[in-house]
Amino acid sequence: MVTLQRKGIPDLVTIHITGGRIIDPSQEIDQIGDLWISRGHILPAGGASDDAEVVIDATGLIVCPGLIDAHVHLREPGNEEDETIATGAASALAGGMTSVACMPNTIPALDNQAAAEFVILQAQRARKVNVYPVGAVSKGRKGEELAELGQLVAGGAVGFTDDGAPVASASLMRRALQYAKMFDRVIMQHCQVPELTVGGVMNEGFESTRLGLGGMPAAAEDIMVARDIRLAEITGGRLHIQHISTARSVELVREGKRRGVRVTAEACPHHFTLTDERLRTFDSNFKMNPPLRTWSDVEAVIGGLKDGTIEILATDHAPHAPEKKMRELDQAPFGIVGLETLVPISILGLIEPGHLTWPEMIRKLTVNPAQLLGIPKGTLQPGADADVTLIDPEVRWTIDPSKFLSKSRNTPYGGWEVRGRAHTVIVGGEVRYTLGGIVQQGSKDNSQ
Ligand SMILES: NC(=O)N[C@@H](CC(=O)O)C(=O)O
Ligand SMILES: [Zn+2]
Ligand SMILES: [Zn+2]
Repeated sequence: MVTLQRKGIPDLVTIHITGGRIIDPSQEIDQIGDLWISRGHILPAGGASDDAEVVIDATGLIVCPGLIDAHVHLREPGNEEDETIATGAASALAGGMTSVACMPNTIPALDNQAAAEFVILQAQRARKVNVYPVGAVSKGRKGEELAELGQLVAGGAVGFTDDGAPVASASLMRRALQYAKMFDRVIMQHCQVPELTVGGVMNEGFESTRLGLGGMPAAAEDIMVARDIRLAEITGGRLHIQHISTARSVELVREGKRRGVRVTAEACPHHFTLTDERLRTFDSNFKMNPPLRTWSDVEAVIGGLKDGTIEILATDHAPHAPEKKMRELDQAPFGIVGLETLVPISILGLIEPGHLTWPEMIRKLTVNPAQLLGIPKGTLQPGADADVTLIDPEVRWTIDPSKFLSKSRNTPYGGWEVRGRAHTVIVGGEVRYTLGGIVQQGSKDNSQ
């Protein structure tokens, strides 16, 4: 329960969160205790001398650094019918995120300083979560010429990718890794050899043959992962493998790390909870890129999450309006929404079967993505920005896409009965979400 002690409070109040299980992997903390916030920052243990304006009873809840999703698509500008920065940020907030990094496959592409600044401005206007733009590697994401990486950094870009498409050219990728290294920024790659996936709608294998659908072989991913790890090795640049989905890719990242290559990887919930057998329904909500793979791939992704080969959980939130996504399987766009199902599906796929502990999972959603993006987030250290997520780990609910705050409803998890959900989300010291609704700015009654 969130209790307001005083009326007419300013936005940046003192907040006292009592009796929660505080999990902060950045400080190796996992203990029952209190957390104090004042004027937008975390206070040292012991808190404030005055009474707090807001007291939140967190008994039975997990209190952790605000979750960070390093891979979302917000569609603005160009496809505002699918999502906008404001609706995507609202969806992120409802999912427990306080920061997201958005991909550059907008129209036009996010490949210049003004485009990066526009994203940050729209996010500030929306006042939901922090949105960090990821710039394009190549001009117009065409894979030909390097974008103005330095100007993108000046505009606030935290990394680079041509996501939606791979950087196919090895020489362009090599130069991108070299150049981004000068800014200590990461190149995030959608690993796929494009020639091997032409006409594909799902994983190539037994199921695609049986269904008579065009396949995308695992090797298309593996080959690109191998190439890029080698390019990261010879350049000393930072490489991040986005939405890793194959057993061989996980093994390649593991080997690369062993050799000291600066490579990181992320996994998305659908790649550790679903397989290509789901396509038997011909439901386009099981169509995404990279595609759902086989059980042995799912097991390998889980193995990579367990041993730290994959240090980040991300959604690849890819909203598409119903009129586009509801077309026949081969016509429908790739991608699914994920922000509002990340927490429960990760609990289902990782915590409940005992693959990860809560601190291990929260590490992959806080301090690790913060390090990847080079942002001062993901920690509850005194003085840090007060971005805090309270998770109710036990609440049972049924996923209902019609209730999503995202503009789109393209989820494969509709109707699933799940456990766990964001309860209260604090961004920059403001309570912006409590279970049941966005807290309206200036309307304090809603936060009760
Ligand atoms: N993942 C997807 O299936 N789709 C993403 C693009 C991408 O992440 O490659 C999209 O922008 O729709
Ligand atoms: Zn991608
Ligand atoms: Zn993506």
